[in-house]
Amino acid sequence: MSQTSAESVLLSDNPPLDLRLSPAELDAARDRITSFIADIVADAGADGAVLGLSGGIDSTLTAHLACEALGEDGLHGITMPAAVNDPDVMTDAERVAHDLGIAYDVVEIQPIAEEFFEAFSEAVDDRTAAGNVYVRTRAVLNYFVANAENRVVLGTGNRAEAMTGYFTKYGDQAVDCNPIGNLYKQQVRQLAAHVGVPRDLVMQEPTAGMWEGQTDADEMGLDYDTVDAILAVHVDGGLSRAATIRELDVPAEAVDRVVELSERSEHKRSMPPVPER
Ligand SMILES: Nc1ncnc2c1ncn2[C@@H]1O[C@H](COP(=O)(O)OP(=O)(O)OC[C@H]2O[C@@H]([n+]3cccc(C(=O)O)c3)[C@H](O)[C@@H]2O)[C@@H](O)[C@H]1O
Ligand SMILES: Nc1ncnc2c1ncn2[C@@H]1O[C@H](COP(=O)(O)OP(=O)(O)OP(=O)(O)O)[C@@H](O)[C@H]1O
Ligand SMILES: [Mg+2]
Repeated sequence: MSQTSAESVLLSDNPPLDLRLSPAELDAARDRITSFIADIVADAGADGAVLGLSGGIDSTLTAHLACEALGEDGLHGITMPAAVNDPDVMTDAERVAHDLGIAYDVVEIQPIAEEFFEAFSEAVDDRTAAGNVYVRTRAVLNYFVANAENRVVLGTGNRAEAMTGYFTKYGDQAVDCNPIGNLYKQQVRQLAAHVGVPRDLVMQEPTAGMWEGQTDADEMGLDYDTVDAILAVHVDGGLSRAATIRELDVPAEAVDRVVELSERSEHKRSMPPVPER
């Protein structure tokens, strides 16, 4: 796949801001992230890493880079389907493991989740609460394997998710490091194409897979190109609200929504607070 053709499909028709990296920057990011993963594993005295494989682009890119860093024997993938997951996406997850040549397991987590649902049956109708049970169950299983095989748990969080709090506290965020944590979503797609991830995986709709039909864009009320742009320019970049609206030509409500998501999720990015001594 040539890089130019991969890049040409990476953005929506008219993104508020083109955050794509240059070829040299992509190579540098790839080197930085693979060294980071190798260092984390070495510093922990671990024998490798484990990660959840969802078929989505964040875990697929992280798996590719981890494989580069650690070799195929260094990575153990776990695909953990629940009843709400699209079977085709779970097949994609297995395809990623197979193409990389890593060891992987498929663990059906619906029976595990059902035990939780039975314990608090009145909570099951809250789809976020129930979906978070799936997410946190995966974290328990990741650490089960990490403990038993002396591995670290690789997170797959990117900058857009981290800053908007679009993750489950002590769920998909319960990890030992986040190798792609400095990349906006647009750049995740771009780097994935750059390292050779098949285009159908690069371009698929992001979903947390917590309930049927869920998509990140529907739930956040914004597409990632818009979230990325507002984060880069306003929340991370420090440009004023008014200048951001002017520069990006986005509605004021979009800027306010991203700021709200970021502020409301501050507690997810810090250690649990304790009172002053
Ligand atoms: N101010 C505060 N200070 C300290 N703690 C506070 C707090 N506000 C809430 N909390 C705690 O946080 C809890 C709520 O946070 P949490 O449990 O995370 O739950 P919540 O943020 O409500 O839900 C998780 C969100 O992340 C999304 N997600 C999850 C997993 C993966 C992905 C993906 O992109 O694939 C997305 C999911 O779709 C949903 O929108 C509360 O129940 C409470 O325990
Ligand atoms: N069914 C699953 N099996 C194994 N791991 C999963 C599953 N669903 C989610 N995960 C883990 O949780 C992480 C967070 O999910 P998230 O949806 O943000 O990322 P993704 O699926 O890799 O990418 P995308 O944003 O494109 O959906 C995944 O990267 C993966 O590590
Ligand atoms: Mg996903």
